[in-house]
Amino acid sequence: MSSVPETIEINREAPSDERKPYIAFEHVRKSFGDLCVLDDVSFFVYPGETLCILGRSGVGKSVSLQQIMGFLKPDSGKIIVADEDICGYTEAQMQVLRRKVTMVFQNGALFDSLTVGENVAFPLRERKELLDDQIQQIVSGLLEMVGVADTADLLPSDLPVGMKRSVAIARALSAQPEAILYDEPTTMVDPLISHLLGDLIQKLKKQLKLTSIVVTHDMRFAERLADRVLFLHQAKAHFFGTMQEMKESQDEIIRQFLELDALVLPKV
Ligand SMILES: Nc1ncnc2c1ncn2[C@@H]1O[C@H](COP(=O)(O)OP(=O)(O)OP(=O)(O)O)[C@@H](O)[C@H]1O
Repeated sequence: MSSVPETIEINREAPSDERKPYIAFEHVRKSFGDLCVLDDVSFFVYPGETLCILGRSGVGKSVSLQQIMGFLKPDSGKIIVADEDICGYTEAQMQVLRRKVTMVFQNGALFDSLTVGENVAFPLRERKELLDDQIQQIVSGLLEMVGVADTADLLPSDLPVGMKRSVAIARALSAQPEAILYDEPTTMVDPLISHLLGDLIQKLKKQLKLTSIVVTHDMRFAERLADRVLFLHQAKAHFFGTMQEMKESQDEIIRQFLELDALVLPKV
C-alpha cells in the first residue's frame, strides 16, 4: 500500500536550551478555499543564519514568506518573528515589524519613475530623521556595497535584471533590517549573476549578521548559502535540516528532487 510519506525530519522545533530562533513557524496551516497550501508546517531560523526554502512550483514557498511579512495570515498555528507571535498583529503593528524584517521581491518592486538613488533613499526619507547629505552618503555606501556604485542617477529600467536585484537589496538594507527575505533572487538571471548575488547575500550575512530566508529553485545557490534547508512537498515541511543531511537523505522524494536538479543543471 502506498501512502503519502510523513515528514522525514528531525528537530523541527528549536531546542529550548539554546539560542532563540529569530523566525519560527509552529504548526502553521494555510488554505485558500479548498486548497491546503501549508499543513502543520514547522521550522525555524536562528539569528544571523540563512534558511533556504526549496520545493517544486506552487508548493507554498512564497506564501510562507508572505505570512512572515504579515501580508497573509495563517489559518492556525503560530508565526514568531523577532521574538513575537505576529498572528494577531494589526496592520499598524506589522508596519513597525517590517522595519526589522524586509523582503526583496522577485521583480525588485522598485519605483520605475524614481532614480536608483531615490529608490534606495526612499526608506531613509520615510524615517524623517536624516539630513539630505547624510541620506546621499548612506545611499552611495549601500550602492557600493551591493556592487552597483555608479548607477545612482539611472532609472531602474536602464538596468539589467541582476543589477535591479542588487538595487532592490540595497533598498531593503537602507531600512536597516535585522532580517531579509529573498523571493527567488536568481530567477531570470544567468549563472554568473546568480553567483554574484550569492556572494552578495553571503557578504551581508557575514558583515551585517543578517538573518535571511531565501526562497529558491536553485540548488547550487542553496548549497552555497544555506545553514538549514526547508523542503516543502504536498503542503508539508517534508524535510528540515542541513544541506548535508538533505544530500545524504535516502527519502525517495528528496532523492527525486536532487536527481532531477542534477539532470537540469549538471555540475560543472
Ligand atoms: N492570495 C492567494 N489567493 C489564492 N491562492 C493563492 C494566493 N497566493 C498563493 N496562492 C496559491 O497557493 C499555492 C502556493 O503558492 P506559492 O506562490 O507560495 O507557490 P511557490 O511555492 O512560491 O511557487 P513558485 O515556485 O511557482 O513561485 C499556489 O497554488 C497559488 O496559486
